[in-house]
Amino acid sequence: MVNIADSKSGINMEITMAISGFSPAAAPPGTYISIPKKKLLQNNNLDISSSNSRTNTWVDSMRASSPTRIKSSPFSDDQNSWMVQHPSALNVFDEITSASKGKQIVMFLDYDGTLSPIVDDPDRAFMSDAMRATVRKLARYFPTAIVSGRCRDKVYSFVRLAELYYAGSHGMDIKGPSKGSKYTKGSQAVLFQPASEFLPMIDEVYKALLEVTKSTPGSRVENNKFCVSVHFRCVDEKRWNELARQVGSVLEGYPDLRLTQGRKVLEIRPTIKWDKGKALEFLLESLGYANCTDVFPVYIGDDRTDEDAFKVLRERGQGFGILVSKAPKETNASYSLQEPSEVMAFLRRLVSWKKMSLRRQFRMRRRVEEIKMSLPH
Ligand SMILES: O=P(O)(O)OC[C@H]1O[C@H](O[C@H]2O[C@H](CO)[C@@H](O)[C@H](O)[C@H]2O)[C@H](O)[C@@H](O)[C@@H]1O
Repeated sequence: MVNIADSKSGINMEITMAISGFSPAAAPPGTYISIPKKKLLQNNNLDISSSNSRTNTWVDSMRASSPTRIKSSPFSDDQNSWMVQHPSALNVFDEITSASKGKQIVMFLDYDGTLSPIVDDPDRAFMSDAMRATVRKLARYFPTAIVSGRCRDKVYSFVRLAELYYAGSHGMDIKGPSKGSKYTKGSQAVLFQPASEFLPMIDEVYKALLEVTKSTPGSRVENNKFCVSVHFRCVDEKRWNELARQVGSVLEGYPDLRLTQGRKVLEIRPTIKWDKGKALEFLLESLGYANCTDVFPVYIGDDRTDEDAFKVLRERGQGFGILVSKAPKETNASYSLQEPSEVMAFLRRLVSWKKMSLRRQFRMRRRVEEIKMSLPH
């Protein structure tokens, strides 16, 4: 185990032997690596100061519901042109697989809204058995990671597949497969927690938010270990202003925290330069694909927080993102799927395609052997 600690900033990271390629883990066991706080902290670009205008901005954003949504009616011109720019991954399946030719596909899957349908009660966002079986098969053919805003243990309790990588708390809590996977070498596992110094603060904020939002019916506070979610899906819209004020009153005392928004949820997290995009890069490095041209990452997600990962893929010019959405949204993803059932159909096709191409390769190799054997020595 490599213990990475910066005594000045108090930032601690524990890495249980990263797989390969990731530079901090290359340090000899037991050594300490200093990570300047400046490198990890970023400017809090969201206004969490106390003011009415701040509350109004939040409420406007909450009203937009899925904040990156472009207003349009079904089958409007907007929708049609959006679908041209972001075609269904099912319709262009052959295009996608031929782009991946000769490269290792690595799969990244968001959880809520991608593998499980959105429901009112976050504790009941179960994944179907059919989806679990599909993801299990997928992981046999491709390294697969679940990247979620949820606490890692919670998302694991829903997915229950030990052969996957998990990046919980928006990528701030990464763990490799606990069950043998052909993509891990020996018993090496990976654990990366870049925000561990924030644990006591997050816990404190969670408790304060629980207390202050008690008077708002329908609100729900979820402790996601390195971040906190305040749900407003079941709060009457007339009370969103009140809820935003309550959250703001708590955050005032915590300049090292920032606020982002997901689907009917306010998310409070540390102001470190770490997100789902960074988690994707970390996982690719851990898998040994740091500077490789022969890797093809595919990230499927439905939320604004998934945009960080879509953006990384665009910038790297590698693989692509698939946005799960029924409505047009501003996105860095290249393709779209409408809902989790389409995600499952896409994953199944990917598995069938891979099986077929492996069989084809096997037949070709056997044929070559037969020809070689039939040649006079
Ligand atoms: O990154 P994700 O895996 O998509 O996690 C993002 C948030 O997902 C959960 O909330 C969302 O799903 C709930 C259940 O369907 C729904 O009730 C809620 O309105 C959605 O925002 C999770 O509960 C949050 O903690 C995650 O941050």
